[in-house]
Amino acid sequence: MASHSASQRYLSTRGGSYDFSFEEVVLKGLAADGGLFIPEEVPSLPSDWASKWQHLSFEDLAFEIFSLYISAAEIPPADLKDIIRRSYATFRTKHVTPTVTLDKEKNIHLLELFHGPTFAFKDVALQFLGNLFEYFLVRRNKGKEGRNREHLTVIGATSGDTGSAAIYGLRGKKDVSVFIMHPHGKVSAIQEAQMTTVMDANVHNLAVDGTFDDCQDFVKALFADPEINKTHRLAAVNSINWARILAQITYYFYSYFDLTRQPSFLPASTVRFVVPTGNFGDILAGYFAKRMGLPAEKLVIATNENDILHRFWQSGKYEKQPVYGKAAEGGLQEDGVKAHEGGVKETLSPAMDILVSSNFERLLWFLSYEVYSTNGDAVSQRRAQAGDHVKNWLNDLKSKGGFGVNKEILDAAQKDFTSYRVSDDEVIETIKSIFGAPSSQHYILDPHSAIGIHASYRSAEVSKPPSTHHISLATAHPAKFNNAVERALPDDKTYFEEKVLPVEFKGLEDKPRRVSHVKKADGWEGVRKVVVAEVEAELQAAEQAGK
Ligand SMILES: Cc1ncc(COP(=O)(O)O)c(C=O)c1O
Ligand SMILES: N[C@@H](CCOP(=O)(O)O)C(=O)O
Repeated sequence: MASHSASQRYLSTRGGSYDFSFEEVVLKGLAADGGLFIPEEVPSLPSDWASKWQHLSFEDLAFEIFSLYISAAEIPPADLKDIIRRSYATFRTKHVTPTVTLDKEKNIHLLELFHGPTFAFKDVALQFLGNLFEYFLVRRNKGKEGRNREHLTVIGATSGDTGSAAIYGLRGKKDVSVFIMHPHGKVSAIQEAQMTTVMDANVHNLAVDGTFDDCQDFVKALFADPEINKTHRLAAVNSINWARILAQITYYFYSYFDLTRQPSFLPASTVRFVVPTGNFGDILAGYFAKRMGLPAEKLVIATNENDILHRFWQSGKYEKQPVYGKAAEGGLQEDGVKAHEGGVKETLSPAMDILVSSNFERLLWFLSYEVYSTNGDAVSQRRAQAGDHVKNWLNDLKSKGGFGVNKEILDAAQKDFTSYRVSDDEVIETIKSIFGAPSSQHYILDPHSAIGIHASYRSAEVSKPPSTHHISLATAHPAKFNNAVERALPDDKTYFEEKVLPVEFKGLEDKPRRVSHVKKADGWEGVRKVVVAEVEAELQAAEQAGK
């Protein structure tokens, strides 16, 4: 078992990089072989975790969990505590991520993750990551001046929420420039305003005439480009960055403890966590919590109509198949995998309009490690074999548009997870019915959280109350998504404005904006050009201002 002083090392899911420290993986973001970093071992919980952690504050719990992954030699405990304290001081509630009960009879609870500065769950990790970047840079730049100082060029892709949370986590920070690509016209009006009205010199918004997946592909291509990596130190804010996953583990434990304090929770009760899922980062944090020892019976994946993950859990095939676009040009390939055409559907839950879920790769590594390796193999050999399998699957995804896994891998995936697909009509119905339910006190769900609640009710038909409790993750505030919410609420034009919109959003859309436009046709090289030019201009302006 890892102790507070143990030094956790990290490896790449594609087997090409080993033995990195926490600081190295946080600053690199993506491994050189294109893989994602994972800890060599998932630490077990201390034997007395349940009694010892039960009454801790969110911040103290985060410290205990992070300390299992970050050695005291890398970040001294007092410094880690201070980073955590500053990261969550920006939240509007002292509980940071409170859990509320939505349906007592059905044991359905909501884990509210939207009390941070940008009103979405991303703040929990990105307030922390922003402070972590700053901490490492201050340490590395001690005594250095001007262009000798290490400068981070943060690159991120967003379908709306990561972008604003990253910008709020990094705005004004010394030695950091942040570039966020969003799909032009495909994020909500409030999300776009949140990102583009931030005027700090180190914040750069790029609107791309494509989809979120195009933006995410550009991020990955830039990380793989030797040219920009020679001149700029790139860093990631998407959930490819391991620190994002780590920071999200805390709320699974915190919410579990909240639940165990309720009288309806009995020693024999079981818990299912239901997670509105797109890039698979949020639910992956739940998977780590479960592997560490949190007693979660199942993790429930709730997708919108972009259902690649749901289809995988049904069939064992991970295919970008163009169900919603025009027919695939190549039809079926030899191995039965359909050629892909890139058809993501625009839904009422735009932050989850994602075709390829990048963190699924991390789960594939663990599944492969467990299923394919024989006990007699040395650990290093088993790790390498898992990396080879992942590499082959990912190559097929790239070249053929999909891949299939065998029954043992699918069984292993189904052991910990189950999945539901939720349509736009079901989203509207769910927002309406929860708003109208006498017991909910007119609770207003955002469309992503509604996907989780709809899936919770369906899951509760299989794993029933009173013995099972469902904790559904509320990933954003309803005010961010007026398009869906206004459709579901009373037909009164002022209701949204008066009852939903928080004061922080009032007038936001009228503020001046700054954004550059990038053509998808110019490819990632076009993005590189903009990044290089804007970083140079920013540094020169800072030099002239004597900063
Ligand atoms: C509001 C909201 N809900 C759910 C998700 C899906 O989370 P994940 O990508 O971690 O699966 C996102 C974005 O990713 C989001 O912004
Ligand atoms: N929904 C996300 C998409 C990016 O996901 P990430 O968790 O990998 O950053 C968003 O809002 O941008």
